[in-house]
Amino acid sequence: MKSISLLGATGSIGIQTLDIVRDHMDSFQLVAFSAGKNIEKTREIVGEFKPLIVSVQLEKDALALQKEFPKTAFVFGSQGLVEVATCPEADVLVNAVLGSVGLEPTLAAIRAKKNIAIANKETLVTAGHLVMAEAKKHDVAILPVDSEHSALWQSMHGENRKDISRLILTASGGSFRDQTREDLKDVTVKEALNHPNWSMGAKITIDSATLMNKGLEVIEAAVLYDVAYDNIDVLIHRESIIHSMVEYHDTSIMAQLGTPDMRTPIQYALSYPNRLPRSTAERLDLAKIAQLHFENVDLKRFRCLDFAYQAGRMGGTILTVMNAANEAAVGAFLQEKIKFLEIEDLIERIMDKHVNILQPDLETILHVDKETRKSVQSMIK
Ligand SMILES: NC(=O)C1=CN([C@@H]2O[C@H](COP(=O)(O)OP(=O)(O)OC[C@H]3O[C@@H](n4cnc5c(N)ncnc54)[C@H](OP(=O)(O)O)[C@@H]3O)[C@@H](O)[C@H]2O)C=CC1
Ligand SMILES: CC(=O)[C@@H](O)[C@H](O)COP(=O)(O)O
Ligand SMILES: [Mn+2]
Repeated sequence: MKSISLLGATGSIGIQTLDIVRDHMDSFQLVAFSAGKNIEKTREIVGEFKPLIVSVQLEKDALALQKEFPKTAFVFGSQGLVEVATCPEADVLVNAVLGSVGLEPTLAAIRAKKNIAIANKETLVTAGHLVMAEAKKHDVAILPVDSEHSALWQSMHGENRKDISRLILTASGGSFRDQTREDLKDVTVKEALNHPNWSMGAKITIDSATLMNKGLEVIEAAVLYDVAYDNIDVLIHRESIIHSMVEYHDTSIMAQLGTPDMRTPIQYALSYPNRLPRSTAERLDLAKIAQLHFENVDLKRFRCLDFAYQAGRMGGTILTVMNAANEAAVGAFLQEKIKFLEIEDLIERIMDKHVNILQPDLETILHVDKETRKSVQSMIK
């Protein structure tokens, strides 16, 4: 039996993680979780899984829930995330919280010797060097949940990492893949949230439309697998059936395929090195799909991917700046305060004026993250 603490239980990945726990009650149990402001969903999860400890974003919600559920301990805020992440009864932390708020609980969980199943890519982008160094020091595993990184990982099993020549990340192209930049001037939030293949949270769906999601994933891959940026390619693949590929020096390419369903990589991160059945999942029927399509990415059309390669190659606080500017700009777009193309304009302006600091420590990263968000807000108003 594996005991799980889960950050971001009320979100898209969180809810699908709970589906996996429910499907395999003999293998997994939920002992702790965090939510943000969705208190209705929090109530449902507490009622069903009866965890030991739960964190919510606001103190008033924690106090109200504590009265309703006296057997569970309720905590709140950023310290609450740390308490859930380090719950002594948990073996593994599934980090499915949104954004760089996931960084400090991840580091705390590593220090508490928890293995980390990580969906929260912003944490690896903003401070990948700190997370990987801490994981090495405490001998804990960082298990990929993101579909591409799970595919890369599975395509490396049994291979010698020194034989890798290239990682090939596939990208659906997002909601506007068939539109020109001219077409993007007045697109709405509703249109941007209409992803062709995946049902996901709002922020990552917008990132997918700008291809910042793929940019974050290129950095995530470089961090997780220590591959140089020149050897990480992105390939548009409309169907999202091949989740990513690894090319070896002998020109062989290993790939992982499946229907677009995040529960499969979530489950694999939890069951590794074993594989459990997925009785409710749709099987891949390649004859029915018949054709798979591939095309190269135009970095002038998808400028956010270009920013991510630039930031990744530079390293240092520019990664934090790019990530925080993107989080703030996407938030503003979702609130209809800026237009879609302004997301990349804001990120570019903020990155251009940043004076980069290499090998930043945690304090520097947290400071730069905060200042960047303030700068974005001042540019919007
Ligand atoms: N969705 C997907 O298919 C995939 C997602 N990912 C990554 O996984 C992560 C989560 O994505 P997704 O599930 O789509 O996101 P969602 O927006 O659906 O869920 C985010 C979760 O984080 C919580 N949350 C948000 N902000 C805070 C905060 N400040 N403090 C505490 N909790 C907070 C939300 O709580 P509440 O709703 O209660 O307010 C919710 O539980 C992201 O990093 C994303 O890039 C990676 C691969 C695929
Ligand atoms: C499901 C998942 O892992 C997402 O990160 C997905 O990759 C988004 O799709 P695209 O970024 O390829 O549009
Ligand atoms: Mn992904």
